[in-house]
Amino acid sequence: MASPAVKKAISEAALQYRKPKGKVFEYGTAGFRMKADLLNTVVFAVGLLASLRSKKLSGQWIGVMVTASHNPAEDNGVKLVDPMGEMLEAEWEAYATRLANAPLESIADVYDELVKEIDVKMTNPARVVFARDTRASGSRLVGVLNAALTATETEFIDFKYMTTPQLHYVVRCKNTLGTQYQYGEPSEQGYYEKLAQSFKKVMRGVKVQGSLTVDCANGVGGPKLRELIKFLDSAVDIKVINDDVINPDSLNYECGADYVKTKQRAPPSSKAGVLDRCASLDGDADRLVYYFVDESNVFRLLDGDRIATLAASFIGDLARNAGIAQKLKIGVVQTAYANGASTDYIEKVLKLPIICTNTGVKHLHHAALRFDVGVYFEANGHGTVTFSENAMKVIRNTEPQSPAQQHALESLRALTDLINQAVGDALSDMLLVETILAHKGWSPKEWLGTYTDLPSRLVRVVVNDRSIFKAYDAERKLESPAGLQEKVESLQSRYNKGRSFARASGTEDAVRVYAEAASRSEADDLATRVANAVSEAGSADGQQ
Ligand SMILES: CC(=O)N[C@H]1[C@@H](OP(=O)(O)O)O[C@H](CO)[C@@H](O)[C@@H]1O
Ligand SMILES: [Mg+2]
Repeated sequence: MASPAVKKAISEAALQYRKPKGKVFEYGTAGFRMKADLLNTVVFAVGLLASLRSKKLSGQWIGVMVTASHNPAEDNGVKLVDPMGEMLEAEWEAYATRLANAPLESIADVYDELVKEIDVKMTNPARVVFARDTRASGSRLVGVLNAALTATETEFIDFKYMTTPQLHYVVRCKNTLGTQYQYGEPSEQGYYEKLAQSFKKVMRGVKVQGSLTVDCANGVGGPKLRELIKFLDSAVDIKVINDDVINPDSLNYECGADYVKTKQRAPPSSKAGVLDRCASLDGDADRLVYYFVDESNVFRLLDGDRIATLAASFIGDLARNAGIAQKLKIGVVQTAYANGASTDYIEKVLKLPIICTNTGVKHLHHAALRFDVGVYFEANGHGTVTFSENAMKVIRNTEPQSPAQQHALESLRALTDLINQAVGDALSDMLLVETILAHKGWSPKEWLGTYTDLPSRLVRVVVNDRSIFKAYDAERKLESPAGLQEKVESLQSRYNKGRSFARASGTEDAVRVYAEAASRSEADDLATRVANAVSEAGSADGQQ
């Protein structure tokens, strides 16, 4: 049971805020995310829950990140980070939702109910670290978080501005400090040092060709990339653009990874020349896409699927060169949004197993842990590589039989440090891509040449009630509304290499329709027809 003093402190602190009328909150794929004005009570609830989570886990550090990633500047959001730097355990999402929807007058009682229900030992310490992106509303929301943590007598550290992956990194470091699994120094400097040292190691004997221009979405990634560059000792020539964090409206505006991926074009401000290597981060620097303009002045995107195939092929080569390929099960995890050509390439050329999961990185991350080396990326550029305990042992302890094996083993060791295994991290992924391109001696053109993407189209359909769209088979099929799946299948069978599916978005009030086919016009046509079928099924239900 919570002490009367703590309950009183919670009640008093909560009453400083007002709940927006009629709004129902839900902890979704990306935590809570909405217009920043509506978030005070939600952040307060998240503060309470972070404290409970830490106590439940015997005082391990829990992270709270205040960000709305690629959303417009006026939005904000908040999510919890579990001790090893993973997303919050699914079961606790429901507790977050419950606390966020509790009336302020009784929030202390709901908190106490949870203490009993989850069986939290209240004498355990509670420890929380938090950070925020560059949004103007962040300082107010951090103030609210502070109030919740103070009321619950939680020990906390404010890391001020950080990228989302930096906070995940710090959480993992804090909880592994002094153990054999110590992940690194739990500080921003420790993060840069770890990345820079491993990058320099893995780059021994090779050189990055030309420069890389990085669009930072005018978000927190800009200043953090500038910091990282200081630690890299010119091992790579990075030009930072779209790093304006002073003008609050510029965040994610006509730039950033989400803009580039969804519009399939470079930011209008881009001055990149033909074949120049470019990359974009999103607003909190956990997503990364590459692109360039080819000799015919055509924009070419290298998205998350491309990063996954590049990483899987490189790590596979290193494992073979190190003589440990037989001991490591390497696999790739994708979602239904992965381009069919990438799936084909992984199966037929790389000859690696693939798992397809539901959308949302937590699903991909969990599936990746089933491999010794799990490469996972969403097509939109969010992903990383995980190494199992077995993989870490094999990579660390194998005695090389030749200088070539030794070199490959050393590269693999450095890669396990370069890669942020806690979560998808645009800065770490960027150094990984630069490493691989340098080793292969590739420009983005050779990278693009590994396979040809099928033309695809993503459409958003607004319906009366998206909850009637129930998916199964890793969201590739619909079980309801009745009859719609048959319609989608009949439509896709009419197109060469046609593939289409529809699913309710977890972050927006809409149904997303994806279609791909052998030609651009077929993909567009298929997407339009399936979108129409979805729209009809959606409105038919609404009229009942
Ligand atoms: C097609 C697509 O890009 N969907 C995104 C989007 O999810 P939806 O559930 O589709 O709204 O936001 C998620 C959170 O950022 C991200 O993980 C996911 O990839
Ligand atoms: Mg993001």
